[in-house]
Amino acid sequence: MKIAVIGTGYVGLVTGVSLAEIGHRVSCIDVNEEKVAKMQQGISPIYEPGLSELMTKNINERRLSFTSNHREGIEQADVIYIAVGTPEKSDGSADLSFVVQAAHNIVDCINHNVIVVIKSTVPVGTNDMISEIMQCHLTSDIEVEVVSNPEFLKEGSAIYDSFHGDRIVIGANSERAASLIEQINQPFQVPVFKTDIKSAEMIKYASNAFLATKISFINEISNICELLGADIENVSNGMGMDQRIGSQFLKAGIGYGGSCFPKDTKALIQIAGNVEYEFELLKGVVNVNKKQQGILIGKLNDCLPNILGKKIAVLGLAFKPNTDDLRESASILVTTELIKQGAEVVAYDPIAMTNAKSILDPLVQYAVSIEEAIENSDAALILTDWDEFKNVDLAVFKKMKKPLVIDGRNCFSVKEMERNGIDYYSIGRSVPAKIAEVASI
Ligand SMILES: NC(=O)C1=CN([C@@H]2O[C@H](COP(=O)(O)OP(=O)(O)OC[C@H]3O[C@@H](n4cnc5c(N)ncnc54)[C@H](O)[C@@H]3O)[C@@H](O)[C@H]2O)C=CC1
Ligand SMILES: O=C(O)[C@H]1O[C@H](OP(=O)(O)OP(=O)(O)OC[C@H]2O[C@@H](n3ccc(=O)[nH]c3=O)[C@H](O)[C@@H]2O)[C@H](O)[C@@H](O)[C@@H]1O
Repeated sequence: MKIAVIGTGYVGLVTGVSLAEIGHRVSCIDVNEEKVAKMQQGISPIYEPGLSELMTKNINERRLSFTSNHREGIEQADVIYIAVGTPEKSDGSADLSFVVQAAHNIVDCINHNVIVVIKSTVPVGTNDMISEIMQCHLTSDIEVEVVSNPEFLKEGSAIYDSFHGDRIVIGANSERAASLIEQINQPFQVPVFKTDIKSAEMIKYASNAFLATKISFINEISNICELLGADIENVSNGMGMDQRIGSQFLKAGIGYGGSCFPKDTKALIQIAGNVEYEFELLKGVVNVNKKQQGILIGKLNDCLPNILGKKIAVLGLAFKPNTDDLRESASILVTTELIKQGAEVVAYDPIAMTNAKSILDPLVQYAVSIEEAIENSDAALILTDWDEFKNVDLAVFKKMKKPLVIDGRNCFSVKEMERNGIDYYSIGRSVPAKIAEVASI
């Protein structure tokens, strides 16, 4: 099958590469010419395990190509995927301008019947709206059918997720279109769930909102655990053994970040609001997350009430491990607050520092290793659970002025840290001595 993919962010690129890998001829289109030039040489614009290798392989085997010319990419395609961004607008709703623009790009270039697949996460009703826009601009002899096919991949394991997903959701108005998209995806051997278009659109938002709810729920439980002296790791493990609850997304920490949970939860609140439904639970989830992202600053201030001029090491900047993505990462809030309080901030991340330099406060300094970041520092804050941090030789913390580690991702065992003489505070596990003192006054 000849497929065009419009937009080569995470979703467009991974979709294009994966479809090529299962044998389709894929042309990926992006308006960003610089990015296209890189991808044509097999260079991935994003860090994603396994992606560059698959790109190069499929380019060499002539199944995958890149262009910034819509006509060139779309002209021959039987199926066109739209995978452009749907960022958050200032009121929290989804900005659909890129999706609408992509629809115009399609009508400007096609002169044959096509199926348009919307991969982007879009509010309920958007597929119908895009279908209408295209029908309005096309002559009556050309038929376009729009199919909703939301994406569920996770950054950091995107390629794995494409080939081992839990389900592929296909929302269509006709069995013919649904079957064609099912057939395209058949080599992935992932279970397919076919439904109507609006339900498919809602499945995407509801899934992200539910996962975000699990995270905010466990984070609130972790805060209560701290006050009561229970251990959140034991609590999560014990809860997760109940198959009705499930063990995933019960890891307490400094809240969820990334390009999707923050924006999609807020968009769903708006989607509900548009039909005059107040989504109270989800509003709580968003508020809890906002507070949780700042929790390490509170812990640091409890230990070191005045950080003016103190060297604070920040370990981990990406919103999760195995990605260089900083979108909505807690590192943005944490480093901004540290700088505001007058600290000297030295950050280290195995992969995300190049991106960080254009996003974080210019006063943030960057180290080339954990050792360099923590040397002579007054405190180290851990924001991302990279394996490199989890596997570090604990002796490294002796390089600090006095080992003080505040861990937002529970990377270490409390006992092990104690045995190594490290003053260690984490999430939902230990009652920080200073807080306990205050509570008992
Ligand atoms: N990032 C992720 O892990 C996931 C994202 N999604 C959803 O997928 C959609 C895409 O997300 P990302 O890949 O992160 O987007 P992104 O914003 O990182 O990338 C979008 C790309 O589309 C290009 N573009 C915009 N308009 C274009 C046009 N008219 N023609 C050609 N190229 C155009 C941009 O230059 C950019 O390279 C969003 O709706 C997002 O919510 C869904 C699942 C996972
Ligand atoms: O729509 C999307 O874009 C994607 O959003 C998430 O994927 P992603 O944001 O890449 O990463 P996650 O692994 O879900 O992590 C999101 C955030 O939640 C945090 N998290 C995750 C799990 C957990 O137990 N605890 C926790 O704090 C992570 O640290 C991270 O900051 C969903 O997991 C994907 O299914 C979805 O396709």
